[in-house]
Amino acid sequence: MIDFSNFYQRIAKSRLQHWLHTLPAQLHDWQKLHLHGEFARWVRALHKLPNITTDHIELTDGVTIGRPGEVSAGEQKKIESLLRQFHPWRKGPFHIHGIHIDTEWRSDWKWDRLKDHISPLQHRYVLDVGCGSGYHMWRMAGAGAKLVVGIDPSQLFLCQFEAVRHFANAYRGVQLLPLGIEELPELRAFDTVFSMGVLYHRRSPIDHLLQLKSQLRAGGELVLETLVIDGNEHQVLVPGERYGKMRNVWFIPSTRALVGWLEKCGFEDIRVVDESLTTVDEQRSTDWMRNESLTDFLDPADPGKTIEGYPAPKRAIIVAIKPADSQQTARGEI
Ligand SMILES: Nc1ncnc2c1ncn2[C@@H]1O[C@H](C[S@+](CC[C@H]([NH3+])C(=O)[O-])CC(=O)[O-])[C@@H](O)[C@H]1O
Repeated sequence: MIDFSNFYQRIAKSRLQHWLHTLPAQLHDWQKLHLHGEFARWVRALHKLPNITTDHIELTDGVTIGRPGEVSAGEQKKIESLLRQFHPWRKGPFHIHGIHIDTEWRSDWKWDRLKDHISPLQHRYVLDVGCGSGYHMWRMAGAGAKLVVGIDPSQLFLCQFEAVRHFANAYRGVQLLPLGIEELPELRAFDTVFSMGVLYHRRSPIDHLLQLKSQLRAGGELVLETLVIDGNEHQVLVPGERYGKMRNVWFIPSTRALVGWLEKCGFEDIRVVDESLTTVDEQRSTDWMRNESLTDFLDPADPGKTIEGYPAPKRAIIVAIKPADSQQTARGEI
């Protein structure tokens, strides 16, 4: 089992304390339902990780844990082979006791694109929706956040996160919870909510924006990153069965359409802070992610298109504020 008790203690006297009425039972039921097959194997691997304390946890320029010489060559080999059991590693990179987990994504590049455009995270309560392995959560903690909560329903990403946290001396200000956004009560408590790489996976994108809003305190900040297309405020791509070989892609709006959706949902001070084409340097197969990656998802004859003929992946980052006088009903409407 994964032990969430530190997190419960951490929020017991915080503005998230009323979450304790439902969360422990919810996570208990989740573990009972999932603790078999691959997840049980990953949890066993987690329990085999050696205990090594370190005073070196560097989260401002990247995610680096441990000083050279803190583990022997033999221990390092053992740690590496255990970490490799959590293949495929998609979001990173991580440097743990001299082991470079070279992930599919250079998630640090996304962080670099947004970090100077958001309100300083110092002392803030932060929620990262669809946090993957938790890479950005560590960077949020490095930027001074008081508490970082990530949610992601993937069992593998929970185990990757717990593996990193294990070596970070069971760091207490950061926690991944294996939940989908739709399973969260309307907490209205976070100073900053991130939703990155999630909106296009949602069947109902406007509801997703309202769900994100219902997690923010009045005056809080949303950081939204998603796939976009070129086009005017009325243009939205609804791909067929697959987009870039991904099955569950529902809506890819133009950036201007997305700004319109945020306005409709009652956000204000909406700023588009970045638009970038995803390159094959940012998303690629590596020794830690040996499956297909972006090169395989693009048209070999025209890398400006996906293999299905849609515009190649382009992503926008938008920052928006929940108004200070925002009123929300129980149904999340304005
Ligand atoms: N209902 C849901 N609720 C919450 N998360 C979900 C849900 N469904 C899927 N996810 C999770 O959303 C994440 C999307 S990846 C972005 C990772 C990171 N944010 C990044 O920006 O690199 C997409 C990408 O690679 O673009 C996955 O980890 C899913 O498990």
